[in-house]
Amino acid sequence: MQERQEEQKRVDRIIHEVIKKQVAYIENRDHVQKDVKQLKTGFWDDVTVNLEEMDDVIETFQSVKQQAELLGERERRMGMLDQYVNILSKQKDSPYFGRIDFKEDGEEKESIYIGVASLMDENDEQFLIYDWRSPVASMYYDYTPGKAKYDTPYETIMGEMLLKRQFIIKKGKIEGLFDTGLTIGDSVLQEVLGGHANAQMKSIVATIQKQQNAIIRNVKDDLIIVQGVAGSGKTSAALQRIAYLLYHYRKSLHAENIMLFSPNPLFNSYVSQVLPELGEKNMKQDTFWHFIQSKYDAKLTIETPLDQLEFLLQENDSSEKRVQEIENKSSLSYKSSMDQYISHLLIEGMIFRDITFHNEKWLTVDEIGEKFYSYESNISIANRLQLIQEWILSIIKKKEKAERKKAWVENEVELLDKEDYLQAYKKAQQIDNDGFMQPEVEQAYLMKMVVKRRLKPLRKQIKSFYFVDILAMYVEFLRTSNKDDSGLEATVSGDMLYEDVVPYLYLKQQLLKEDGHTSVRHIFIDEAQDYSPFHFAYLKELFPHSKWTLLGDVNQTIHFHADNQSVLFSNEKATVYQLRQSYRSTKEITTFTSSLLLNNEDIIPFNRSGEKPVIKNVDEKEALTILIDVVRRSVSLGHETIAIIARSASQSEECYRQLFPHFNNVNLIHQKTTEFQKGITIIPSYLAKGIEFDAVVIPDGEQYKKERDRFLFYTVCTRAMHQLVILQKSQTNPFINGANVHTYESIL
Ligand SMILES: Nc1ncnc2c1ncn2[C@@H]1O[C@H](COP(=O)(O)OP(=O)(O)OP(=O)(O)O)[C@@H](O)[C@H]1O
Repeated sequence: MQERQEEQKRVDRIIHEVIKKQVAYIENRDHVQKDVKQLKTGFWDDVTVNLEEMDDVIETFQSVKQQAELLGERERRMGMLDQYVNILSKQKDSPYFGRIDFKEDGEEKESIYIGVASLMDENDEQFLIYDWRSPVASMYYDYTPGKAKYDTPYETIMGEMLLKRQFIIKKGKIEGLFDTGLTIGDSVLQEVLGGHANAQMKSIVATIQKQQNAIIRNVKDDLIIVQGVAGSGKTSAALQRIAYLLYHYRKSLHAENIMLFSPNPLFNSYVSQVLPELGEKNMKQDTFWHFIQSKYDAKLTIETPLDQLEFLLQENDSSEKRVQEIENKSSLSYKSSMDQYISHLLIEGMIFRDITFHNEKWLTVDEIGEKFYSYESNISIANRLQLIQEWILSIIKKKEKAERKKAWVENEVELLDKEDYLQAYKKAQQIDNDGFMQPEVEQAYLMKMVVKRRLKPLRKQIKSFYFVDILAMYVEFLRTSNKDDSGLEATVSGDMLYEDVVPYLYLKQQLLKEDGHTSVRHIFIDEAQDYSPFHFAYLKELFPHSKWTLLGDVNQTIHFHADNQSVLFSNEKATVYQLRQSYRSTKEITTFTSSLLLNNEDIIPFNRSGEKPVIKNVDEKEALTILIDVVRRSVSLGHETIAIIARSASQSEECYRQLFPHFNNVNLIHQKTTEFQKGITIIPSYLAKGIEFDAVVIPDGEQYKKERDRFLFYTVCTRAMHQLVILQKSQTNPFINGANVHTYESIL
């Protein structure tokens, strides 16, 4: 009791300090804001503008530059002060979550309080709170009382940890205080994991586990691969790692230099609050699909990855055949044949497009090809294409002059509007100093204008290498390598299948060598098991200067491709972390879901109890009534996020139609949905990736039949934190039939 009172007194004192700082910062911020306002309104008053002589122009330029720099500096400062004020508001509510007493060898004991951000005393001399990312704080995650050490940039500090204490502080009051012995953080972790799932992911800084800490703080490796079981905190580790990197490299690394690839738009928003909660800006975030779409320029419609999945979920002869084609096209051997094809193009086979203007061929495919192969063979394709581009532009320039004299130009001049005539008139006046109108000058100007305008799109095309027919070359490659192929069939008839998109883009990238994303220095790929080796090869081409953190679980692979993570980056040195402890679900759920897998010895359930998963056999007629009952019961148990996860989009839509009249808070999620709320959510299996719910109901257990459904079924079952119910209309689900019967309750 007395300890607790002492600690509460300290909390009160710290909050007092926080408030003082906050008042000062707000005042300071208001001053800077005023400055910014003044600088903006008076911008031109403080700049000397004189454009008469060259010297004056330079001076004016300098003056504008200075003023703009001053404004930029103030705005940055205001942004920083905003960030501090924001952090202080959080500290006012909950200043810290941990304390360790550490006695460095040969030194006095020191109490170190650890929170989301650091706080100094009023003289800026002593740390009242240490940032969780500071070197000394790492001991909090790595050790229990006893011998302990930590690394600073210069040395390793050895000593003894005498106390490790966890706090739960809310609204300035200590609600829980636990001294940790051998079991690290179990009580707080129990409490956190026992709570409700949220529509947005939360930070885990107060309870990061030792293995996760190693991932978060690894700054020595260029490639980290995290293979972690469902719910082991891969996404959490990734996000706290981003916060850590931003702290560790705060002078040189900014949020814009970090990119996270996530599985779908819903996931983007699901994780979007974690970094702001930690006082950091969000990294760049994109889905792989959206990212490749932005690179895609061929004029074919493309199939989305989810449409591809839906097609495969139909399970018929053509989907069987397609699975094989997809496997082929995502493999590294496919990439090798593509590389061979590309090296062959150095000698022959490049396909170009004619350069046509007004139905007249200015350059033919053959002429461009001849020029291309007239360059030395040791010049790369990309460099030759650059030279060809310049050559074509110079030809256009020559042709442009001749074009001005043509009859169509005169006709178009007549159609020009008033503004253009006015412009030509002014131009003519400038040229003729006497102010005497010169109709010829004016006419010549107008004709020049018409041709230039007409040529603009052509020039733009040339600048973006439109004269290189990459699509035709891709088709040629498909023809020679996969004669009987649905991708070839589709591409020729105007649609590109998803499995062809990345090989096509890879070809484009290798030929044109367009600039990579050099500013991105760290890439995080969540759900990495769904990326094929070919996808990685492509990404590595595009992000040449980046370090990589790949997070995945082979047991949750839902996209079809050839190899799994073990071959990713196979020729590079990587540190691989295996996370075996699952945190998300109750012990009962994890024990059941593990038994759905063939290879499950890697999964350690977290010791938190709940009811066993329930499997109900229902007949067609009563299925809806039972589903409604199950959902009602889940609501009455107090679950706040309840997901009904159907196998496909069409099944979720059907489910929605049926349930909508019975519940007033049911939402349907589809491919483009970017947010979900608390309540009842109906969602197709593959969109539930990475997300979690208090309760999961699977209304169509019998739909998972084939061996390749195993991972999808496992993925949907592992979304449940506290309750899992599976309804099935026949007992044909081989995974349930193969599961240990003691791990679930079966209701006939
Ligand atoms: N150290 C921790 N402290 C508190 N909660 C944790 C910790 N690690 C993981 N969790 C919780 O466990 C749940 C699962 O975490 P997360 O989603 O990061 O796992 P994952 O490995 O990415 O899961 P999956 O692959 O199944 O999508 C989340 O609720 C997360 O907050």
